[in-house]
Amino acid sequence: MAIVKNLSRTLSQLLQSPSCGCQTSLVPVRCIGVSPRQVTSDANFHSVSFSETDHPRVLITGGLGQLGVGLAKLLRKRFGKNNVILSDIRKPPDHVFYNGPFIYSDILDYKNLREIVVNNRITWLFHYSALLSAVGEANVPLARAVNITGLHNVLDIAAEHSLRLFVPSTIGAFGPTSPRNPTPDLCIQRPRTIYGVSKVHAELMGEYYHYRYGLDFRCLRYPGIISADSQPGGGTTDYAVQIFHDAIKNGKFQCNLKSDTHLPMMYIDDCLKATLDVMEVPAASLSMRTYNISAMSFSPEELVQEVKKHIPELQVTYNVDAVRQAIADSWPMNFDDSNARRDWGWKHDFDLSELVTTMFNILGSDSRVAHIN
Ligand SMILES: NC(=O)c1ccc[n+]([C@@H]2O[C@H](COP(=O)([O-])OP(=O)(O)OC[C@H]3O[C@@H](n4cnc5c(N)ncnc54)[C@H](O)[C@@H]3O)[C@@H](O)[C@H]2O)c1
Ligand SMILES: C[C@@H](O)[C@H](N)C(=O)O
Repeated sequence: MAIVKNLSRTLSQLLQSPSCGCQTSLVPVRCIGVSPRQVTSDANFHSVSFSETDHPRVLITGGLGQLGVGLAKLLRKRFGKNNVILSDIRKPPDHVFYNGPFIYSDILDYKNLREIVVNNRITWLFHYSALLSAVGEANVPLARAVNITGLHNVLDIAAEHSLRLFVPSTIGAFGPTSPRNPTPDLCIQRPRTIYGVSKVHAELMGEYYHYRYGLDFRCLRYPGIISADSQPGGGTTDYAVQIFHDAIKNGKFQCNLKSDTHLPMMYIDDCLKATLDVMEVPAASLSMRTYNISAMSFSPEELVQEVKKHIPELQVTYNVDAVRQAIADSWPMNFDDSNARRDWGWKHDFDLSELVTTMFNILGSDSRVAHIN
């Protein structure tokens, strides 16, 4: 009975206090003990307070997708190879497996994830596992499980073990009733995909855990990311990655969006730089916990023009996919990222022409010539 009274007194004090991180950090989650899977003694034993002079111990979930391998490379350069663990449910290719620690981790397996965090004394977690927009619509139950239930596991473990947690959100967290040109950080968010709904949920849950339990949650809304690291993973913006592979392979590209569909896009190096920057910035500089970041906006026809500067013989046809087109038509055309630029100095380096040149440099224009001839 006394415990219940204490708990309700703590709760009412908490709910009356202003909603800023500094107030709630005085009442960390392990003291109030109401996190669903909290085991007090365990949490005290394993809680790691990250000292700024130490390197963080990093875990990346869903690390074998388009973005995770590049992130691991960047973080290993900065924090040391063995301080960054990549994880996924898929088998890693040789070049990933032999390049640093890799571990199997299914984010739906709460106990396994917790064991990995505890045994490896993880202090920072980058949560990349997800089903993207187009594949999410093709399998809503799986997308709901991975993107929502998986996130709950990650949030609880991060709160229990005092991790700094990064969760990427997306332009897909906005919908047809959001302002589209430009889209500010704070506005109506009524997405019409399970992917978008799950990402709004992630933003809100992360911010709630921050204010409620003092979780150091940090989130960036990424535009469509263009990367040469791996094959596209089922997103609506993936045409802008596929075009490079197809142009190099056979000089032909079939686009699944209308030629004039404008979407915010970014080269992967800018995306990863922003991700590391926002994780390193002192908490006092963050006036918000979820920020838009932006670099450029282009349509398929604008990208094709730029690609043709490198492969003039490229043949392009349009075969619009109704699901992807409806998604794209409900997303921002331009992103307003002025808060990120003001608060922590975000600045992109790559524009469209640099992005295209860099993609061809990496994917190799020589193999293109060999193929076409
Ligand atoms: N790529 C983009 O353009 C883009 C844009 C905005 C936001 N994001 C976000 O960035 C993150 C990474 O994106 P990406 O493009 O690398 O995605 P991706 O689809 O290429 O990779 C996602 C990874 O998650 C893994 N995964 C699926 N189910 C899992 C489970 N149960 N447990 C563990 N891992 C699981 C998959 O095996 C895959 O390797 C995602 O959260 C995505 O929403 C990406
Ligand atoms: C935009 C982003 O979240 C992802 N590339 C998708 O299209 O689903």
